[in-house]
Parts: sequence; structure tokens; C-alpha cells
Amino acid sequence: MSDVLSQLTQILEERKQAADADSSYVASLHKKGLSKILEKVGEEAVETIIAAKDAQHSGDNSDVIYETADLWFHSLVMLSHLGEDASAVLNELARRFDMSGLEEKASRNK
Ligand SMILES: N=c1c2ncn([C@@H]3O[C@H](COP(=O)(O)OP(=O)(O)OP(=O)(O)O)[C@@H](O)[C@H]3O)c2ncn1[C@@H]1O[C@H](COP(=O)(O)O)[C@@H](O)[C@H]1O
Repeated sequence: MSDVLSQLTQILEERKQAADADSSYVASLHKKGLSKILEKVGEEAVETIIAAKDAQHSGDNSDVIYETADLWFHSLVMLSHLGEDASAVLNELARRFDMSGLEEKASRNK
């Protein structure tokens, strides 16, 4: 795992276990529950799409990078809420290295 992802994974786990919802955004999301976390994932996905469309016209990628960071962050909180972390997703991506996207798609329909 990259240093950034492993540090963030550790912070997210600490906040999930111990933090106070009044002083930690991550703890407040866990306290509100999965539906609130999924609402944030959906919101950030839409904001990322809009920023990418804008970037195509403006040539400025700064907003799409910012929104993608928000999307990744909230996706990591979702995984953490479900007892998973980024390593499970990275392992799945690594498993796909030797497989073309089209082969992988075909294998899903078997
Ligand atoms: N990477 C992030 C991160 N990215 C985005 N955000 C927060 O995600 C929220 C983005 O949602 P919005 O823009 O919709 O903001 P909002 O309007 O306040 O949200 P709602 O009221 O609609 O729920 C903002 O509050 C951001 O501050 C993050 N909050 C925390 N982290 C990391 O998580 C760590 C732990 O954070 P705490 O739990 O707050 O200590 C931090 O040190 C960071 O490393």
C-alpha cells in the first residue's frame, strides 16, 4: 500500500475505534451510520463527475483532483464501516493485472 493510503487507513481505524463524534468528522460519520456514509459517497461521486466535465472545457484539473480525493476518502470510510480497508481493494486490482478488462467482464457473466 502507498504511504498515504496506509497512513490514512491507520487514522481511519483509530477514529472508528476511539474518536469522539463531536471532535472527529470520521467518528461522526460512523455514528450517523452506513446510510449517511453512502449518501456522502454518492454526493462526492456526482461532484467528481461534474468537476471532470468542467475540467474538459476549462483545461483546469484542480477541482476534479479535489473532488476525487473527497470521493476516495468517503469510499475508504465506507469500507472501514464495513470492516474492510484499502488493502482489500488494492489486492483485487492486483489480481486483475494479468486479465484484460474485456476478459474480466466476460468472466463476470459465467
Ligand atoms: N481526508 C480527509 C477528508 N477529506 C474530506 N473530508 C471532509 O469531508 C467533508 C466533505 O463533505 P462536504 O464538502 O459535503 O462538507 P459538509 O457540507 O461539511 O458535509 P455534510 O454536512 O453535508 O455532511 C468535509 O467536512 C471535509 O473536511 C475529510 N475529513 C477527514 N480526512 C482525513 O481523515 C482524518 C481524520 O479526520 P477527523 O475524523 O475529522 O479527525 C483527517 O486527519 C484527514 O487525514
